[in-house]
Amino acid sequence: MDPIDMQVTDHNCEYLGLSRLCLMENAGKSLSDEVATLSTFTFSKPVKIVIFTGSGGNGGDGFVAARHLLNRGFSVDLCLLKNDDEIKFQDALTNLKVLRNLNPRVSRLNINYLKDSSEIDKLDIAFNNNFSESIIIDGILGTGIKGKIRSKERRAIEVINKSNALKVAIDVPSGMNPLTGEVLDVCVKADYTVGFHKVKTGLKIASEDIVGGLITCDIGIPLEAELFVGDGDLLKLKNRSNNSHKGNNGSLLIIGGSKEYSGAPGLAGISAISSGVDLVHVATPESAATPIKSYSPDLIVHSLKGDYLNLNNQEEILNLVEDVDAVLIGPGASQNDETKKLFNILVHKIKKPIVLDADALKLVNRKLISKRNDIILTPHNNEFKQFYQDIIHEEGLTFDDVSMRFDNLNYKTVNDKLTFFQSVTNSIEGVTVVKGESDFIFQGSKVKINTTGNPGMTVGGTGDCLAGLTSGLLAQGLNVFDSASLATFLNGKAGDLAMDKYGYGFAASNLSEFIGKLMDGV
Ligand SMILES: NC(=O)C1=CN([C@@H]2O[C@H](COP(=O)(O)OP(=O)(O)OC[C@H]3O[C@@H](n4cnc5c(N)ncnc54)[C@H](O)[C@@H]3O)[C@@H](O)[C@H]2O)[C@H](O)CC1
Ligand SMILES: [K+]
Repeated sequence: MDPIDMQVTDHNCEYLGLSRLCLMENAGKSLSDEVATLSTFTFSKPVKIVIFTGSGGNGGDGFVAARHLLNRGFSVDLCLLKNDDEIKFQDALTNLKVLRNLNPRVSRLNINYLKDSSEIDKLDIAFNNNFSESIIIDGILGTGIKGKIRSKERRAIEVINKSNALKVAIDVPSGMNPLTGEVLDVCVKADYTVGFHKVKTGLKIASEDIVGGLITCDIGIPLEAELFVGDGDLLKLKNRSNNSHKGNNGSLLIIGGSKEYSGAPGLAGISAISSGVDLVHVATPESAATPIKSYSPDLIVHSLKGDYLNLNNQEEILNLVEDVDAVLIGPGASQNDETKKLFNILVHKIKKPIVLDADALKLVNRKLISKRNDIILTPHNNEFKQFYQDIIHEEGLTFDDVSMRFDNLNYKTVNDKLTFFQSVTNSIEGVTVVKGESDFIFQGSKVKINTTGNPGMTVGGTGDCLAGLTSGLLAQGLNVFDSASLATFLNGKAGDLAMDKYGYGFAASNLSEFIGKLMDGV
């Protein structure tokens, strides 16, 4: 599992009501169980445990383990590289404070704050004298490591490596990149690494010299925490750089609108802006251009000849595509033969990430896009059935099988439904978002479920908002699967906030006012 996915899952546990303090407790307890077992197998008599801790969650696991190991009768020396003020991870600090509160202390616990490298040098001497009958637990750095190892941490790692104690790393040996397994500078050479939930990607690649024996412990994260989209998925969005320029945070082209429909591309455009994209262009027939311009001064509207998008607009549209990062095709386009021809040529010629929504789903030929892994489709149930009708028949499925009603279904039927949908959506390499009471996001073997939203969202235009958000995130560089997943979450959550403020009378145009704040969520 990638460390970023692990962080997302941690946050999403919190969103489901499972606190990280609780996960840390489970992690520290499992670690203590493993250390006790290793101790029994490796040594003939009780040994001393020395735990090095840093300022993050990794150290927090160490504090919890200390408490459990004391209860098992071990004598524990805590070596803190950071004092209480420097520990920014609240749950870690909470667990350290529990240990500090054991005063006067009857258990065999020593808490040593290693102020500077000279204090670590003193430990070096102690370790050289008599540490073969000890276990050192490394809780200095885990998945939160960034950049070059700072000098104090570096020195501690060197001292740990020099000692002849049995070394157990928490989650990842400190110094190793948990994603790539690379070691830029120094790294704890562990005899065992005790990881949590799932093996971090880097540990599978790194040399055994560093990782030692790999033990993975379950810490009670439910399957759904990985499956459901939550505000943790916002972590995947790169932070905006302080010195970024206009356009650095993405630009989007929306191709849509017609004589009858000008609201749809407008709503999609405003939603895209609320997701943080810098520039949104709208290419639309002249009959829709003026209403869209007057709807919002934030959109750059390009007026194209005709009442409907048509083949004569092709060159102008392709020129506009050159300057953007992603393209949304479909909102408000209406259905006619000329628009159909244009859309099928565009999906063939545009080599940038594309979102297909609304009328585009009825006009574009599935076979033309089946090999593209940079495309997102956002159908509701009926559009889904129409777009995939030949596959549904080929698979011997019925429309009922792919009907997204999940009420009163048990886990078996839910799993069967997901399998049906997967077998159909697997016929394309891109992402399919099936919108409904819950939204389902499929790409190959990957599935995500979004549970935000409410019945008020059946009001016209919320689908356009979703398409705008999805393409806005795509334009900011998020991959297709993550863009689609996060957009469903944000759109539904904005609907829930709109419902709180306006009741069932909210309109699609109310959603965008909530998105900006939601994006600050983690
Ligand atoms: N679901 C789980 O797997 C759980 C894992 N837990 C543990 O939490 C850590 C991740 O915690 P986090 O606070 O994000 O990161 P770290 O502990 O690695 O510490 C970050 C900390 O370290 C400082 N730092 C970063 N880079 C450097 C550097 N190059 N040199 C020196 N110091 C550095 C930074 O300033 C931060 O303060 C995970 O590995 C698990 O062990 C939880 O217990 C919950 C469940
Ligand atoms: K570690």
